[in-house]
Amino acid sequence: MSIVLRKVNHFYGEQQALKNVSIEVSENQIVALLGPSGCGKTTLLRLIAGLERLQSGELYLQDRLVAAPKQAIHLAPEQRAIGMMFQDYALFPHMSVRKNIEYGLRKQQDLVKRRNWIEESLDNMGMQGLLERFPHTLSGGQQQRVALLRALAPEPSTLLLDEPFSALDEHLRQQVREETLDVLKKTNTPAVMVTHDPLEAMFIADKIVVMEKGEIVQNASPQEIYNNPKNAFVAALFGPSNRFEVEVEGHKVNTPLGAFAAADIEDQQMAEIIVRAKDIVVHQLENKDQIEATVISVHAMGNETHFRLQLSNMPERVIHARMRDHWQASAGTKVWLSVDGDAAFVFPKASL
Ligand SMILES: Nc1ncnc2c1ncn2[C@@H]1O[C@H](COP(=O)(O)OP(=O)(O)OP(=O)(O)O)[C@@H](O)[C@H]1O
Repeated sequence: MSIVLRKVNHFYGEQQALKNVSIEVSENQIVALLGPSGCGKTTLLRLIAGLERLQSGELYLQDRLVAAPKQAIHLAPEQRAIGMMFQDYALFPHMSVRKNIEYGLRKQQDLVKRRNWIEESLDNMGMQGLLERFPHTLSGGQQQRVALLRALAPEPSTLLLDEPFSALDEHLRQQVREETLDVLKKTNTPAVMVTHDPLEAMFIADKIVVMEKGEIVQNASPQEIYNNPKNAFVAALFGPSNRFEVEVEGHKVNTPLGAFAAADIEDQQMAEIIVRAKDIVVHQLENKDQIEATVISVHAMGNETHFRLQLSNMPERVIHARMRDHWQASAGTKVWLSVDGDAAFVFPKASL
């Protein structure tokens, strides 16, 4: 195992930032920590790096116990063979690209090996010719690539990445994300990456750890998390969705978008229901068996059309629907909606 973290609680003063968190990262695995701002992602990363002291539990890196407060063990960050890359990339501004990467290679005594590594890596990323440039003369994407190489140069046993692409625009993000993924896989470097972007997590990770309020909500493959979310929070992560709260009756929930099974929930209990926008089908032809709605607005999203709709049976709520087809409809147009009986995710309402 590359990382094993067991039963970690972490407090900042009175405030608990992590609650009984355990994770495992195996060799060659890329794990994404996904969750909203303040849920404890960075704290978890800093604990693994040794920048923050473990207050409880234990941490193994490469099967070696590196932190365990009960046994008074705390290895310093530089003794953990961990590489780090944070969102502001923090290249040294007064050093050239070569010097910046060489800094990561400072323990490599063989100068020829050092030079070859740098030149080969830059070549692989299509950045030949940038060796003597200074960081401020590089684009954001180029700086990010240099930071990645600097972090990987010492061949760390694991790489920690904290929102590494968040400063880049969408196009560059995708490109640098792909390159990073390729480099990690090619060098067999396991990694833990913090992100608050569910699609980024799906794209890059073998396993996603979803966190909410300091706790792990779900820890599974991207496909499993998407298809079998553990609760309403996870179900609503991936794209726009509609949420309802209703009481269970006869092991069913009756929502404005139709009735759905609630087999595992007791009658009279409150349930949370998530219907993803992409699971609502919008029809132009009147159909009395379907749900009547009025178009508030239509948004062309490239290969999809996003609808904001008002249901005749619940006019106070805006409903979101997404269709693959191209649609043009003006505000006020009547439409009819259908939703598959198994398209809804139904959960017992979380008690506070
Ligand atoms: N040094 C600190 N002192 C006090 N509280 C802190 C400290 N660092 C973090 N916190 C608090 O701990 C909680 C978790 O913070 P953390 O930075 O780990 O969250 P995060 O999920 O990484 O958030 P973001 O996505 O905004 O970076 C937050 O409520 C934060 O305010």
